[in-house]
Amino acid sequence: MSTSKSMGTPLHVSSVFRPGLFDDRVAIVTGGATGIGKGITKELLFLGCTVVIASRKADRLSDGAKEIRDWLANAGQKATLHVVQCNVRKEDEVKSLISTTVDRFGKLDFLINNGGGQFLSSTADIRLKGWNAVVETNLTGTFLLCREAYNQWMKDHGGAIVNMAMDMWKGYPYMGHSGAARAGVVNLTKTLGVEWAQSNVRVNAVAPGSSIFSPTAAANYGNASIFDGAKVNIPMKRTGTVEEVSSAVCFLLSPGAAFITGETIRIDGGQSFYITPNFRLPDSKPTDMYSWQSQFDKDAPHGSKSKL
Ligand SMILES: CCC/C=C/C(=O)SCCNC(=O)CCNC(=O)[C@H](O)C(C)(C)COP(=O)([O-])OP(=O)([O-])OC[C@H]1O[C@@H](n2cnc3c(N)ncnc32)[C@H](O)[C@@H]1OP(=O)([O-])[O-]
Ligand SMILES: NC(=O)C1=CN([C@@H]2O[C@H](COP(=O)(O)OP(=O)(O)OC[C@H]3O[C@@H](n4cnc5c(N)ncnc54)[C@H](OP(=O)(O)O)[C@@H]3O)[C@@H](O)[C@H]2O)C=CC1
Repeated sequence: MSTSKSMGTPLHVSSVFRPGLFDDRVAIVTGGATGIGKGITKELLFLGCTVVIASRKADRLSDGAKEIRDWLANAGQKATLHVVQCNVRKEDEVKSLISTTVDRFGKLDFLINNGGGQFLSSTADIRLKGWNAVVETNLTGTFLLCREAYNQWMKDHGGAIVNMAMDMWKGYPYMGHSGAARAGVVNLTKTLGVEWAQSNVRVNAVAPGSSIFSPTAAANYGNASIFDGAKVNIPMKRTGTVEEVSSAVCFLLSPGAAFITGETIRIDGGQSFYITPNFRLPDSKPTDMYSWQSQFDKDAPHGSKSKL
């Protein structure tokens, strides 16, 4: 069994979900060409889903799509992966993303509002344009996508939505714009979970800790080790993986989560619960992490896996 890696990407898939779980399903993943979104896209494709990835930059989309297609082709699996350029801040582009997807594939089962981000700044120094850019990207973009997915398709056919929050539970110093926007996303998720339950549309969210490394996420801060800095305050003493976010997203989309709506799952190694100033985390060993490569190595020859 090969355990080799290419550009830091695991070459094996070892999803904890059964193959074919999402056969005949159609999903949109915003920001699906990089980082966490790319992990979600790969797992959905591996599980049989047709995926449309959408973000602003055409080159990022085409490079990411090529990498994902090549990766899946190595397993003899054909990726039903499509690319649509869309800035989630632009209402007309969001409307068109949903209508293009429904026209082309005849349906829309899943929406994953992963695309987003922010910049580091003390709140006193944030200009209005910067504040608006971050709030429109993370909160307004999520609202627009949810609304259009619901009105154009899910209202009459059901569906499942997963939104993206962050570790903003105690406020978010130096990312006040994004903390406020994501708190809004968590609240919107609860509201839509209630309003749309009657249409069989479930709306949930995931809240990764500030600890999920990817080259693109780190590049946004010009600091490759920004995520490692968080370890000291994470009870599990390590950063997280994109697969640890993706598996939570896949669970929330799956029939196993049929009675869950309005919920936000934290994926942060306990970071957001560590608040007691009198208790310093001991200098302990990191806990076991889950990634496709590590699971593949551990499981073989059992489990749902494919040699890629
Ligand atoms: C840290 C660990 C946790 C990690 C969590 C993650 O989410 S990891 C995921 C990480 N991945 C991502 O975050 C990816 C996505 N993020 C992004 O694309 C950007 O961060 C964005 C959300 C601001 C959108 O930007 P855009 O393309 O729409 O617009 P634009 O570039 O034209 O800026 C508009 C205005 O914003 C302001 N401003 C912008 N940057 C800075 C700065 N560094 N400094 C100060 N201010 C800044 C500025 O006012 C600017 O206008 P101006 O005054 O110059 O005329
Ligand atoms: N990494 C972490 O530790 C954490 C990440 N998150 C959130 O998870 C999500 C994924 O981040 P991650 O993978 O880490 O980082 P990346 O920087 O790799 O991903 C951000 C993605 O969002 C897309 N995007 C940004 N703005 C827009 C927009 N206006 N319209 C459409 N797409 C957009 C980008 O594509 P493009 O540039 O082509 O538009 C990119 O693919 C983000 O919302 C992030 O804030 C939350 C908590 C922690």
